Amino acid sequence: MASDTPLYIGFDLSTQQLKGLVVNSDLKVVHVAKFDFDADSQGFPIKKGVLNNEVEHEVFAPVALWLQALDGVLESLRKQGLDFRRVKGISGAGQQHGSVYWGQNAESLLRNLDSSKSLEAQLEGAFSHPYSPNWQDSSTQKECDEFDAALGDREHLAQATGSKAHHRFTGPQILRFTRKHPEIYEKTSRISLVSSFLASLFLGHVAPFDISDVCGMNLWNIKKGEYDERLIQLCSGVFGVEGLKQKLGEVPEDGGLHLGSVHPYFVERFGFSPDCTVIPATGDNPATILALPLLPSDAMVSLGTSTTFLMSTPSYKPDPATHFFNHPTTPGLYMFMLCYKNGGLAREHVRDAINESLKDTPAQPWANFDKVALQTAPLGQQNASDPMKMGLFFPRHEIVPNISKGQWRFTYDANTGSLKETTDGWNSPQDEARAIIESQLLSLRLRSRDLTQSPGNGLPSQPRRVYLVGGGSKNKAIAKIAGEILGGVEGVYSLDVGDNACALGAAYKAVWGIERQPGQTFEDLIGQRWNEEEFIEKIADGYQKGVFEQYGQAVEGFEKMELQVLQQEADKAN
Ligand SMILES: Nc1ncnc2c1ncn2[C@@H]1O[C@H](COP(=O)(O)OP(=O)(O)O)[C@@H](O)[C@H]1O
Ligand SMILES: O=C(CO)[C@@H](O)[C@H](O)COP(=O)(O)O
Repeated sequence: MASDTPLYIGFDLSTQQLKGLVVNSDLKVVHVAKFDFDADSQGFPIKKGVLNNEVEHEVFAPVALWLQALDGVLESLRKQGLDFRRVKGISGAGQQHGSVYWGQNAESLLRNLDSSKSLEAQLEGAFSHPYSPNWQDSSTQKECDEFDAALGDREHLAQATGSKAHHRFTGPQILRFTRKHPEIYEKTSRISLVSSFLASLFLGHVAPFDISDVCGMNLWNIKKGEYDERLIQLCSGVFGVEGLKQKLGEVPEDGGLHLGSVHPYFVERFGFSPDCTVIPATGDNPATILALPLLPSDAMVSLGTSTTFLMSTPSYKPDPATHFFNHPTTPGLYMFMLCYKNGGLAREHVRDAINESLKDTPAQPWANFDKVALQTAPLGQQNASDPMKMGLFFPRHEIVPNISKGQWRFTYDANTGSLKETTDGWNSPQDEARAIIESQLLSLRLRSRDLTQSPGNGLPSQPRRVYLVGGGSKNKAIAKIAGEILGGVEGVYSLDVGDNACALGAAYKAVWGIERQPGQTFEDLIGQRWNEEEFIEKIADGYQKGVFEQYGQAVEGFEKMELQVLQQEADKAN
């Protein structure tokens, strides 16, 4: 390909790292750079990308860490030989819900960026608060109760905003911020989401929120297409509604909007072309569904720090147990999502316990975990008459369902419907490898079953395909069990970009934003250029008669188990 053809960058500012991924107009990846927060940063006492205040259940990340990371990723792309002059568009993806609090001098510092200095060296003072509340934070129960009550109940809040109140959602977080740091709130000029923060750095002024990511705040009325006045009123606390609206800013509807050209800083320091255009950055989950032309009958499972289950759908059916967002590019479509806090890190706990019990930590740390997971029979049942083993493994307060941290193990007899909390018959930690994978996937099947349909030929309702993305998608044992539990008539697939799907989706958003014809949808443009053989790989079978139905029975026991644990926890609290 000629060396002056356009390139596009997608950034992914996630929990544990920042990635920058460069594609050409044919959607092929030409560069990837990564900055791992724990391994590559200097000067931040973080663990897994965040800091904790256990007493108040707060989880937060230093904003300056992300500046250091962006400096690092851009340098690394330069070292790889990226010709920045060819980059015509930039978009991004940010971990959802996190908020960045800009100080009074933010616009002036952003406008006057000095290309002889790093971003970290000159923007550290641009924030009224040095930390961004993280999606793993669970400090806002009081505020969540107020949000749910503001529209009557959680059903009504979900109907209006796509979700009931959640600890991590930005509205409840801002309300708590007005109470905990009133004087800082007053001095805050603008509030960004992590996604719009990223776009702001490239633009050199505070960028607007993205039409999909704004739905992760409990403030945006999805059907009305505007902030919900009652929720803005609540969220502004003792401060004025107008002040909050000003801090939040406008929300353009077009996910492919040209926000402006990159700031001269990037032209002078890295050699970007002055006409390189910034396209709105979205949330990391909305960006993930843009990594391929996803059909409404497909499901995506993102196995990152969090586990998320994603579908693109024309129907808006909000429910307090799930999330709906505006689709990041296509008006009339929505994104359905389930999000679990106990994803990758919870699996790592079991992995480490197994390695410890075997006194063996192999070079590939997942080798023992995978081996025992595959050696264990589905639901730990040696014979069909044995009770099923199932459990909940929550080293952190879970979102779905809303249960404090803990671990519970049960057996379930599908013939009698009897459920028993017991560790009898469990060989721990070995049995937990398969059990934790099953637990996470059974929860997905339970909560997505109403959105799937029968693919015909008398087959049970299930997705057409299951796509696995995120760090855990490398794991073939998880892929095999995902096919057994979730089905998927055509099988389980992974993207050849492995754990970079989110950055890839952001890069495709930039391609679409710049190269679309008037009125051309994302699905149409990307669908035309998409090369299935080259971009995806089938990694496991999907629907398998027998085991799928066995897990169908297990879903019933799983639902009962969750209800019992919820009840026990409620009784303990009273
Ligand atoms: N081979 C593997 N098997 C299972 N999980 C893995 C494997 N490799 C990486 N992971 C998990 O991937 C997670 C990171 O996923 P990634 O999508 O890169 O992160 P983020 O949530 O920050 O976007 C880690 O928590 C790790 O447990
Ligand atoms: O809270 C959510 C979604 O609601 C999380 O999915 C965050 O968006 C962080 O994602 P990862 O860092 O795990 O990709």
